[in-house]
Formats: sequence, C-alpha cells, structure tokens
Amino acid sequence: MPNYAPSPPKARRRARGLNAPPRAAITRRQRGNTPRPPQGRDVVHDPSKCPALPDLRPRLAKREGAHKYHHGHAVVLAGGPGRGGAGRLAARAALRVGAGLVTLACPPEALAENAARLDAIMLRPLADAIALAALLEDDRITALCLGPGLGLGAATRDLALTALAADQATVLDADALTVFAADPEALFDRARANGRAVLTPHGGEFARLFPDLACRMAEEPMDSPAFSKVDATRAAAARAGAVVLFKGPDTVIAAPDGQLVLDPHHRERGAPWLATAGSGDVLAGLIAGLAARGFAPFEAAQIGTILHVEAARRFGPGLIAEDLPEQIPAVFRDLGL
Ligand SMILES: NC(=O)C1=CN([C@@H]2O[C@H](COP(=O)(O)OP(=O)(O)OC[C@H]3O[C@@H](n4cnc5c(N)ncnc54)[C@H](O)[C@@H]3O)[C@@H](O)[C@H]2O)[C@@H](O)CC1
Ligand SMILES: Nc1ncnc2c1ncn2[C@@H]1O[C@H](COP(=O)(O)OP(=O)(O)O)[C@@H](O)[C@H]1O
Repeated sequence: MPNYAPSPPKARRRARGLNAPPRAAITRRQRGNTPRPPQGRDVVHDPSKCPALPDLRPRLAKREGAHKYHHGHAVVLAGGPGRGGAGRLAARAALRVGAGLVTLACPPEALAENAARLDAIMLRPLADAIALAALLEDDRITALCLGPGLGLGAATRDLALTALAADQATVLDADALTVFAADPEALFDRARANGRAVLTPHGGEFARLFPDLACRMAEEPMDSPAFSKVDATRAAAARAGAVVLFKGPDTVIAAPDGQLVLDPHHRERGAPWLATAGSGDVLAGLIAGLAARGFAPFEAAQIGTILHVEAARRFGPGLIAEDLPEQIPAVFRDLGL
C-alpha cells in the first residue's frame, strides 16, 4: 500500500527522482546555485495558450479528396486472452486521432475476445515475431504501437526487436520497455538503427531502462547543479537513439539530436485525472496514430501529449482511460477543425 503520511526529506527527494514535480516546486537549494535556464534547442511552449495547436490546425485537418490510405495505417499489437484492454485502448486512440486504418494484431487465441469488442478497428491474428516481420513488409502500414498488455516474456522482446528492424515508425510503451530492463542496450541498438522509434516510459519504466540517470535525478546536488528530469530525458534520448517521452505531470520529450520540449500544460493546465490505469496506453496509441498520418516521431510525441491532456481536461473529473479517445473529436472541434 502506498504510504501517504508526510515523508522525511530524504525519502521525498528519492521519490522525486522517479517522478519529479513541476520545477516550480523544486527549491533553489535543490536545484543548486546555478540552475540551467532553457538553452540552445530547448523549446518551452506557453503553458496557458498552447500556441502549438493553432499552428497545427491545418496539418491535423484531413485533406479533401484523400482516401483512407492517404492517412496511414497504424498497427497495434495486443496481448493474449484477458489482456487485450490496453491494446484496444491504444488502437481506439490511433483511430480517433485520424489514422486512416487501424489494425489490432493479437495472438490467435485472443481473436474471439477482440472481435466481440471491435468494429471500426480491424483485427488480425499474429502468432509471433516471424508473422510480424511478414506483416510489416506491407509498406502501407506506416506506424506500429507495441507494449501495452503484451506481457514480459521473450515473445514481447522478439516482437519489439522485429518491429524496430522494420521501416515503420514504432511507439514502444509499457511491457515493450520493461522487458529490456536487464539489457537496455539491446533495445537501444535497434532503436538507433531504426531512427524512428518513440519510447514512452513512466517513472518506473524510465528507471528500469536508464537506472543511472534515474539515480542521478534522485541525488542531492552537492557542488554542481541538480540533474533534472529535463537533463535525464535529453541524455536518455541521446543514448537510446530514439525520441524519449518521459511521462508524468511534468512530461518531457527529447529527441536524439538534442531537441527538447516540455508538456506545455504542466503548470497552469494540469490534468491530474490522467493518473488512471490505461491513460498511458491511450497516449501511445495517439502517438502511433499521428505517426501513421505522417508526423515525424518527435512531432507526433508532442502533438499526442497535447491532445492527451486537452482530452483529459475537456472530460474532467471522473475520467477513465476509455473516455480519452472519445474526447478527441471535441478537442478537434475546439481547434476549429
Ligand atoms: N486496461 C488495461 O488492460 C490496462 C493494462 N495495463 C497493462 O498492464 C501491464 C502491467 O502494468 P503495471 O501497471 O503492472 O506495470 P507498471 O510498470 O506500470 O507498474 C509496475 C510498478 O512500476 C512502478 N510504477 C508504476 N508507475 C510508476 C510511475 N509513474 N512512476 C514510478 N514508478 C511507477 C510501481 O512500483 C508499480 O508497482 C502492462 O502491460 C500495461 O500495459 C496498464 O496499462 C493499465 C491498464
Ligand atoms: N498527476 C498527473 N497529472 C497529469 N498527468 C498525469 C498525472 N499522472 C499521470 N499522468 C499522465 O497519465 C499517463 C499515465 O501513463 P502510465 O503511467 O503509462 O499509465 P498506464 O500504464 O496505466 O497506462 C501519462 O501520460 C502521464 O503523463
């Protein structure tokens, strides 16, 4: 059971290392005497106005006269019987965000369960990594999402490595990250070669893939400035050769080339109702859907994060993960699409 009693300062700092609070809550002493302002390629959006969204309006709109394949085909891998909910949430999000087609690929024994739950989302049996490699030879498939509900066995590892050997943009989340805890370099080698991967860890997953960076974030600064979530995310992206979206109330997104954005919402426009099971699966699906539509991985991660928070804020209290994809049409309407 989590302990909500006031914690002693050291334990509180350690907790912050894995899921840092907004920087406003970090004292000057914790940051060290020379906090590093955003520099170089850092981009920090206006938190209250989300200026990125109006700019994106024409690009998020569906082109007149285009057919479904012009908007890309996202494939989401789902888990076995009884474990398909996470994949279905991701697939629903990918479809709502505008991918022209979305296919849920699941172990053959889970077909009946998924068939009973899906209509607009297509369904396909996928036995193993060999079958995935064959599926991804179809170059009309433009993005892949895997991890939610997949489990922590060798099969998930094989699926992730196979996905990254293909040409599609690939979003890896949840079990597809945790399964590499013992040898993250195996994941990073393939992600670097792929060049179009997005990793979406929460604090626990980040610490499994980048334990040294998580430890540095948790350390009390002595003589040098504190190592922040921004620093850690940038270092992680460079190491992994992938876009890293480090989730939380203060989401940070970094690309391997040093580009970095903070979630524009995290201070004035927070969405604490997002702390609910499955909301991360929806985010992974939104990013995959946007990547399928042709957005570059770093951009898909940014836009997906913004739409995710806007959808949560639009629904408000009582939000559960299923509600998020259903809010996307309203968010699009708010944008004037
Ligand atoms: N509706 C569904 O079908 C859902 C399925 N899910 C799937 O269930 C499987 C296992 O999920 P788990 O929740 O057990 O795995 P997690 O890796 O999320 O949680 C395991 C442990 O990690 C730590 N942790 C979790 N979130 C953290 C955070 N933000 N910061 C720091 N530490 C954190 C906690 O100690 C937790 O006990 C995954 O495949 C996942 O995709 C979940 O996404 C929830 C919803
Ligand atoms: N307190 C919070 N405020 C805002 N967003 C949050 C908060 N807690 C979690 N989130 C967001 O909710 C999502 C949770 O994802 P994740 O931890 O992967 O959950 P799950 O595995 O259950 O899907 C992430 O996008 C994260 O940024």
